[in-house]
Amino acid sequence: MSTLVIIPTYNEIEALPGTLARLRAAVPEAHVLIADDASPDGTGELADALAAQDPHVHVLHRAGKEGLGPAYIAGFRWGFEHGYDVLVEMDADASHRPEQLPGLLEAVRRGADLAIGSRWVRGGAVHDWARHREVLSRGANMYARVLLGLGVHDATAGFRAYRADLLRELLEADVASHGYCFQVDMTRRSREAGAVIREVPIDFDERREGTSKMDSSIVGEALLRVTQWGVQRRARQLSRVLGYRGR
Ligand SMILES: Nc1nc2c(ncn2[C@@H]2O[C@H](COP(=O)(O)OP(=O)(O)O[C@H]3O[C@H](CO)[C@@H](O)[C@H](O)[C@@H]3O)[C@@H](O)[C@H]2O)c(=O)[nH]1
Repeated sequence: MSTLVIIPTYNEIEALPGTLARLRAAVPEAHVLIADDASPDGTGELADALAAQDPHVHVLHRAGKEGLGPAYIAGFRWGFEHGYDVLVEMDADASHRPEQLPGLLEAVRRGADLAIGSRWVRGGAVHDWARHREVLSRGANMYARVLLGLGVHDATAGFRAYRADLLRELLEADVASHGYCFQVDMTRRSREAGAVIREVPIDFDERREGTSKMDSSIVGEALLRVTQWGVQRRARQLSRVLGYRGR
């Protein structure tokens, strides 16, 4: 399975080299695509320098900061063009341990269309994460699970391996989520497409370098969109029930 690990970056100049070195050591056969949104701190230039030293590393320069969703979609399309079988999402800040990527790839090898590195299943854990982030993540996941019936414990997780065929199918539609709700959106679309989804327990470490890009607009977008998708789902369920009764 040819694998491309996509790392979206925005101002990750301190964290990127260490994460990349760990990733290359943990999964040497995988290729890496750094999708940088014109980071003002020079992450894009650093990525070019790292790519010049290593033929497994590639860089996608984007015009400006558009959020996680558009960066990943551009990375996926690059992956399609270059013929990879499996496309992986991973943060630049080593919150996701590259050493745990083989576990996700193994789940895909065994038949999963989407393997999610999950903090909130048995065996998963977060380390040194601020209490408010943990509460927010658990709360958001509970809200999404109840409203959307995803059957997934960590729908906001950003460490994932997708079979490229599934992504190709999902991206035939217009996926407009910008912030972290992109992860929930893709989980929801995968479920609706009948994909085999497996959650693999992971350890999530608080970043040691740089800062989180989360802000109130990201939380607001997630709350609004998840609520909208929940209402749409209930409306679809109701119209199915009424349709049966009308027969
Ligand atoms: N290209 C690009 N990259 C971005 C942007 N915003 C964030 N990123 C990159 O996306 C990754 C995740 O951002 P963080 O700022 O590190 O996120 P967090 O708050 O620690 O992340 C939590 O939520 C994310 C969304 O679900 C999860 O992906 C992550 O695993 C974690 O749970 C990092 O590599 C960051 O540089 C953007 O607008 N453009």
